Amino acid sequence: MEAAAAKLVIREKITGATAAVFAGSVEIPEKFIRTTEVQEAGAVVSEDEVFELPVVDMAKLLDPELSASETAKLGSACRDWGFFQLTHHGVDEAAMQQMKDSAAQFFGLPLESKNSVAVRDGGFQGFGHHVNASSGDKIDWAENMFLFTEPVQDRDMDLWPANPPTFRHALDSYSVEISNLARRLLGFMATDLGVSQEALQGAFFGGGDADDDTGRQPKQQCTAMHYYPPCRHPEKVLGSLPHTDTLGLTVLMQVDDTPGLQIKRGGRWIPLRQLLGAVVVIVGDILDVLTNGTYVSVEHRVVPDAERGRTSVVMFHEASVQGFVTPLPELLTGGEARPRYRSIGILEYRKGSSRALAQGRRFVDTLRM
Ligand SMILES: O=C(O)CCC(=O)C(=O)O
Ligand SMILES: [Fe+2]
Repeated sequence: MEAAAAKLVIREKITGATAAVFAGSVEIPEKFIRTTEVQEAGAVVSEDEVFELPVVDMAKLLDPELSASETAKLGSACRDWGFFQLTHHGVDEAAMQQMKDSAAQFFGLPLESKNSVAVRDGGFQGFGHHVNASSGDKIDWAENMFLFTEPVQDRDMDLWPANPPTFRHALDSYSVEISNLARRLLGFMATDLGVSQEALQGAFFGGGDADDDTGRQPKQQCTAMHYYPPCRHPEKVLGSLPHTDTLGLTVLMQVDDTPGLQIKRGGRWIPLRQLLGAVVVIVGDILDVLTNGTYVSVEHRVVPDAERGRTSVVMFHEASVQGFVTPLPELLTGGEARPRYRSIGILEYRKGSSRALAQGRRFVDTLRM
């Protein structure tokens, strides 16, 4: 029983049989079929229905004349939607392109090559796929690669692909670029929230010690790369189950222009088309807690495309205050004194949130007061 309970989130090695299914079998095996979940989760808004999806422009955030109004726009996106697309983000173009190329080339390799960095038994990092034990061991229609990128001492270099040869350098450079972007964005979020930049940035960046909220290294950055193969029956499978991101701040880059990511709003799914050159910024559960519920983490999922594969590179940033997931103390003084979430130690949070995710629940809901 104990062992079964612990076995909730599983990543598994991708077998030749699964690779053959992804490569275009007409019949979809039962273990991939999610028809009920797809239907029960709500209607998809048609692409031609007009929606004002939030777009924030970093060039405006940095322009002294436009910064205040653009910061307000960023704030309302985080409060009302839980995500936005960011244009003119300033991420080094060469680093971005090398990361896109390396990810696409990696997923394009034969299975045996990819399996040289396969997830180990009971492990989390490496190449594999998600198996959801709580829904009868169903498998997501996706291949994914998970790697801890920060702090540097947490990197498991044995699982960083040596092929394509650009991969390691690309991930290392892109990781630094996205850390810098995250820090900059958090500065504008702090302004919008009326808290000090040190408080919000310090929750995400530290000196490597959980109690040291002053350094420049991200406390934890985890990178996911996903490849969603095309599926002839996209209504029957899911590339990623509906979820909110359990860490603090997510920066998502799409490698191609295949649709697939959908955001939940008002009980319906809104397909998101990434703007050319933009990145998608998503509020995660920990940022929801830090802001005492002012910013909302948003539910999203991925539906594969019938004709084209889709590849994405996603970086998640963890945050804590003196080792606790808790509303920022600055927000609890003065007017809004009532905490909406109880505090929890970061290790307990990690355990609880991954277990809840595997059961299709949101752990943060259990922290609400
Ligand atoms: O691939 C995507 O666009 C979304 C992936 C995602 O939601 C995640 O990795 O948490
Ligand atoms: Fe996500």
